[in-house]
Amino acid sequence: MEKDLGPMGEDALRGLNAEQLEAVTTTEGYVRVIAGAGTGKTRTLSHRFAYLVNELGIFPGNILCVTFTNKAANEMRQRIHRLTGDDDTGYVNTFHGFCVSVLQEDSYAVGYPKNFLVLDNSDIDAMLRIIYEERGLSLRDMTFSRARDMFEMRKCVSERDYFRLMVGPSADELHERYLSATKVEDILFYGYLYQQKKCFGLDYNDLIVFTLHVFASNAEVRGKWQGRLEYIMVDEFQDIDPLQYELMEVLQAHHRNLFVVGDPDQTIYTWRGADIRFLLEFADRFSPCKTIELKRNYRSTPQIVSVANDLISKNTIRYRKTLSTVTPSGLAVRGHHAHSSADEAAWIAERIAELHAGSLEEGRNPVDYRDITILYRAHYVTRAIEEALVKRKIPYVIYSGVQFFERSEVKDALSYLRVVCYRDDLSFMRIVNRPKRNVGEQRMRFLREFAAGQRISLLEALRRSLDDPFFRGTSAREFVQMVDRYSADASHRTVSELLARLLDESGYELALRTEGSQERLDNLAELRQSIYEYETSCGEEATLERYLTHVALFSNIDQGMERDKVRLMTVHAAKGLEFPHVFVAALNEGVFPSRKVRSREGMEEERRLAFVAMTRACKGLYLVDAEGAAQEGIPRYPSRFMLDLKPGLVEFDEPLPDSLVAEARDYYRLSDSKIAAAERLRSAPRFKVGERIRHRVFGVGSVREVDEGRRAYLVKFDDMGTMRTITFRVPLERVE
Ligand SMILES: Nc1ncnc2c1ncn2[C@@H]1O[C@H](COP(=O)(O)OP(=O)(O)OP(=O)(O)O)[C@@H](O)[C@H]1O
Repeated sequence: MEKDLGPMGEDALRGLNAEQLEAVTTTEGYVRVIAGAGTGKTRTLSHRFAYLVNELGIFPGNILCVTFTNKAANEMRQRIHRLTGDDDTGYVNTFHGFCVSVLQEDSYAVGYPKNFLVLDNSDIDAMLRIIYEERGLSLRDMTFSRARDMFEMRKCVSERDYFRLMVGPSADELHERYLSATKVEDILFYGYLYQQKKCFGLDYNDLIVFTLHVFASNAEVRGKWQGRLEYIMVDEFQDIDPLQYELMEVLQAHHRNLFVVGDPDQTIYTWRGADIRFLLEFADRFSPCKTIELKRNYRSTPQIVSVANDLISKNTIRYRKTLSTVTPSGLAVRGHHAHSSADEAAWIAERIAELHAGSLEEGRNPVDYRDITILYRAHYVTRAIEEALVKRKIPYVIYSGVQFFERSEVKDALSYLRVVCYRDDLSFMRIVNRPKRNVGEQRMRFLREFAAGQRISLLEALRRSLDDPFFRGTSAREFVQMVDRYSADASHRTVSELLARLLDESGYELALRTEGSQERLDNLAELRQSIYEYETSCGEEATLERYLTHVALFSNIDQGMERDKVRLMTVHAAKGLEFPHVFVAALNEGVFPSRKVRSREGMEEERRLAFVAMTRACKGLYLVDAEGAAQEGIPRYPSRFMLDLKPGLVEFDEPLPDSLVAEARDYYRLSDSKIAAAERLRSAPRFKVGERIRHRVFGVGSVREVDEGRRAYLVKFDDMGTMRTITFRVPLERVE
């Protein structure tokens, strides 16, 4: 998986093709490299660094090389260290990491101490908890994740001068604003700034905003950094956001040596503010600019490149380019349509076993597990796959995520079932206060002592304490009653029904909803689906006890220390990496593309994400989807990213039935028209009062009123006696 960073021995120019060479040696001025997937972007960047240092004699400390992740920065740093043999690897860092360097050196310029704390999400949540408590707010007023998003919006967009309140000498003004605020948003925002100020904590947004502020308010400091950074290089430029862009503009202003590399087809972070136009319009903003295109893909077989090219050609907002290949012809890209998620997972596991045994690949060389990766759009997809891998004893590891049965919400849900079945202490402790029932640490201590003294279970101890005044003000009674009720009749219910009722009555699911944790809710829905599948496959035998024993096998997987493992990760986590064999799982409408897509741009971003997924593969690419019901109960169709590919590019195990293809296409049309309708509903009104329009059924009429609040027109149709209110959602035509 480690990407090639290039042989950077004595000769920084060896092993480069003509375009890469040009990119490496064009060191002066503005250079934009539009680099297709697998065309050697990383190689070019690292060679350029080597060329500047080894051949031109530039000090590493005078070069800023910005990477997208800390991991990429570390890899690059190690290379440079090996190359120069020097500990000075310059500024090879993410934008945030670089800002920490600037602030550690110069934050005094704005009166901020050097020993500031960098806050992560859990620190922010801890501060939020204090504020909610102090001001008597609850998650119903606003969830933590919404609050964090709101802070980001205010800091980066609507209230950019907020930092003035934070850099001043005293915290009094902030405290005053916090105390006098009445709107929830203001209470949280000023409360958070006040908390930050008290501990000199800076979050990710502050790092860039503060650095920009240091530069804007102190010409000497600005000049020092601008002078120091003789060469600036930015990787993954397609995902740069507006603040990072602004910072880069300031930094390059003295030497004007700015080199950016990116692939507009791989922009996958617009939801976090990335803007594809920064790369597309770079040459207009930074002129004169030399644009170099890298189009020769060294990574993948022609079969994989053809699929990727065909997929991405369906996007309309793009810089048109077609990848060519260097690698010899290889395996066909394989497609498989499974009848259920379990079949899909079994198919994947079987192919992996074949690859590992050396019976699938041409040449029949056994493939190490570590050379195989399964990619997916959403975390919950791993559940079925993990089960199939465990069954076949294939070792695996989940990157940037937790194994399905280890996820806290899944463990909680299973603990509810366990407590009903076994009344055990472990499960009891896990859920008695989830959601909050006011049975906190002190009451638990009491229960533990009581239970130990009487040699009874914690549940029993609680039952006997219900009338104790110590438990007044808690919801302990409801909890015990619920457990008793379901324990008594567990055998009359299916496990899936039992779980649904427990999650509902306990208030657990509602708590997740108010927190706004969609991913957790998705995982619970997936757990229910898996129980349902278990029940339908075992018929009458599917008792609660049997199910719990069955599921314990998956939750106690001993992964051992083995290093040769199949990797599972989301496509976002796979950005910038490459693997010999890639399975893209759950290529289904509503999963990939995600059902959350609300605009045509959103759909194009999903397609870019699919492009990123497919272009990670070097030798083998396997596209898999599964029938079944989507989470809302509607039938699941194969993804357009699979069906829209030119016939012949993917070799399907069995041809997809014509009727399925036709139904799927109808479904794409339907969801596209829903997206178009949602866009119309959100957009500014197209017609003004007095304009003439045509409605598909009501015919021609005149707009009498535009009701922006209801997103509707009041129309007097020529052939109708009374007026009609017509929503923006419906397409109307202008009549000249
Ligand atoms: N000139 C070259 N000669 C031989 N192999 C090359 C050359 N340039 C790149 N490669 C190989 O191509 C593969 C892709 O290169 P690299 O990882 O740098 O691509 P990238 O452009 O960063 O990819 P992406 O944008 O898709 O993440 C690597 O395995 C690398 O060794």
